[in-house]
Amino acid sequence: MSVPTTTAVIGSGTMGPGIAALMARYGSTVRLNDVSAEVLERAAGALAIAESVLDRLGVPTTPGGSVSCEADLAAALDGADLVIEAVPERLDLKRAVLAEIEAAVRDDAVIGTNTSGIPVSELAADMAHPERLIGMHWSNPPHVIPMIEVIPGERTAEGVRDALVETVRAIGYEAVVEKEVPGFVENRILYAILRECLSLVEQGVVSRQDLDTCVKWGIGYKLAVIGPMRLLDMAGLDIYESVAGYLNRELSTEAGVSPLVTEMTGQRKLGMKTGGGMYAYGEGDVAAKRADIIAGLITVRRALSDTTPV
Ligand SMILES: NC(=O)C1=CN([C@@H]2O[C@H](COP(=O)(O)OP(=O)(O)OC[C@H]3O[C@@H](n4cnc5c(N)ncnc54)[C@H](O)[C@@H]3O)[C@@H](O)[C@H]2O)C=CC1
Ligand SMILES: Cc1ncc(C(=O)O)c(C(=O)O)c1O
Repeated sequence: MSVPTTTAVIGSGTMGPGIAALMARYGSTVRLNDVSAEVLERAAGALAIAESVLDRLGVPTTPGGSVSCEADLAAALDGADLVIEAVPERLDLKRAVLAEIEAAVRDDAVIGTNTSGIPVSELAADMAHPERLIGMHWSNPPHVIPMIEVIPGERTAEGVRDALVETVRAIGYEAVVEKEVPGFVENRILYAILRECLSLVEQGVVSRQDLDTCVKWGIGYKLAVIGPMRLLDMAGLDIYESVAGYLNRELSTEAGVSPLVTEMTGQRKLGMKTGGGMYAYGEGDVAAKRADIIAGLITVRRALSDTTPV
């Protein structure tokens, strides 16, 4: 399977519209489904924004692609070659949705789950055809970040893995194929960083703003260009050995969720989507900040495309 003729995207929240817009850009007929009528009504706006971002990125349009919103799951799945599940990150919900999907979908369809890190084998435990399910982990915003983790579960068919890798490459993205571990690779690394960041802010070592500045320039910029493995070579493995020898034992090993986060989620302060989180956002600030972030990501993606591969 290269670009699927028909794609069903199940769940139209933060991730669904960007995924749908990108698949359509490459010529797929996409059906975007959600249980919430209100969410599906808002999807047109999110799709239009994603399309304008794809224009700014210079992603060419393949004729024949389209996105339609479809409230009926069976109709959304009808004839789909690829199904991308993007419902909330809850094992029970995802299992129930996957059961509905596999009961309605074509026998040879590939079912990709955009779970952030629930092992695919756990999601597939009750499936009649677990060989069709595979991890397809996009990074947010999915129409901008050109890499997808591909994670076969214990029972995923090799042909399904190969077909999905082909699809990821056909939409111009890097495919990173991994063995299954909780969190996969990207979120294991991201969450190790976030745990330490939250711990430093909680201890009052640094302000939120200064922490963001330090990570942006001291870590993010550098790692974006060279990657951690080559960074070790650039710094010198002897230096890493000396520093890790005294530093690793000092780093956060917190097994639970940071109290700084649980306090805010308890007050429904969820970040940009509720207008407040680690930072406060006044009227109009969220839209301006989102536009800023997209502009920055577009600029940096262009610049990184001109650097040599890691
Ligand atoms: N938000 C992020 O940065 C990223 C999220 N993910 C993962 O992608 C998945 C979706 O995440 P978000 O888009 O952020 O979630 P979200 O909560 O923004 O959107 C999920 C959507 O699924 C819908 N939904 C719930 N039950 C459904 C059902 N039975 N059938 C159809 N639609 C249903 C909800 O109404 C909602 O609109 C999660 O597994 C998440 O962990 C992966 C990469 C990044
Ligand atoms: C905080 C956070 N958590 C999960 C993910 C994900 O990739 O699943 C992301 C992301 O940026 O994509 C994220 O920022």
